[in-house]
Amino acid sequence: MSAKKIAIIGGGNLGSAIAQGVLKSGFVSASDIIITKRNLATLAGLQQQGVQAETDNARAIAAADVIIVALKPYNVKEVLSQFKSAFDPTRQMLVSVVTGVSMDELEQIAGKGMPVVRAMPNTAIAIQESMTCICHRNTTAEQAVWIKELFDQLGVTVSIDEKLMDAATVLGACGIAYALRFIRASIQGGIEIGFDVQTANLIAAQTVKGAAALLISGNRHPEEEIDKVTTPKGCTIAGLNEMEHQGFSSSLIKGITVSYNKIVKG
Ligand SMILES: NC(=O)C1=CN([C@@H]2O[C@H](COP(=O)(O)OP(=O)(O)OC[C@H]3O[C@@H](n4cnc5c(N)ncnc54)[C@H](O)[C@@H]3O)[C@@H](O)[C@H]2O)C=CC1
Ligand SMILES: O=C(O)[C@@H]1CCC=N1
Repeated sequence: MSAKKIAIIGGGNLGSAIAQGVLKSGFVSASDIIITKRNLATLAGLQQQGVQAETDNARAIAAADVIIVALKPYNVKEVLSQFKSAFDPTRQMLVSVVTGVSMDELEQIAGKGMPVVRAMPNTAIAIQESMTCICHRNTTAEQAVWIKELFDQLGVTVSIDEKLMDAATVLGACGIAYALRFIRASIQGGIEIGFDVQTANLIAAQTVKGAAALLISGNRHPEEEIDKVTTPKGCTIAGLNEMEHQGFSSSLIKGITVSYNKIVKG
């Protein structure tokens, strides 16, 4: 596969995390990554590793084969429309990780026929542990393989229909925050029953990692693994049932649907 230069437009939380992950993966060398932001102060760490930081989006776009847009949703049209004539559909692809901006809209912004990709990663991309959902249009076979390979280097990828992209945002991207809130609550409980915060943090985080690994390695449904933990008349089922009485599953399901409706209905 040919080497490609990447421009990341919008070096905020996710844009920087993508740059960090790409650097760690070695899939693209530091000198082939440009990241843009209006104020470059927070990009010093990436610059020290050889990434080029820029305030000039036009220069970054012109130099790139792959343009990854990581701007806030309300900024995308305004910022990218200024560079409409700079996009070259014969050699570039536009990859958006932006919530709620469709491939139709991206094509309108970048010009009809522009190869466009929507990717929905999460912040674990910084450590090559993202869950990334992808869909694309107008891409060449080589571009489609390249972009999947890039995200495969940065975690796990799945190809989805665009109509599921908002759902992917909630389950995969927001999901990091939801999982961390579960861990935070476990830490608070752990402190109440005797652990110091560092030990509670380690136990809660490693336990969640182990639970996730059981599902992923065995391709199992959670309840199969839960059944192995719940001793009859034991403490696990007593705790689980109390959590359900207090609305544990229901609160998560409701939170996920409210989050989804926030994207879909605004
Ligand atoms: N943070 C997350 O976990 C995830 C975010 N997303 C999506 O990624 C996008 C970015 O999200 P965050 O990184 O959290 O937001 P952010 O606000 O941290 O990053 C956006 C960055 O764009 C920069 N920016 C604004 N105008 C610019 C311009 N004209 N040129 C260059 N840079 C400019 C801002 O200074 C900021 O650093 C959003 O659309 C969000 O929906 C998607 C999945 C996960
Ligand atoms: O909260 C948000 O809107 C963005 C989208 C997914 C993660 N953060």
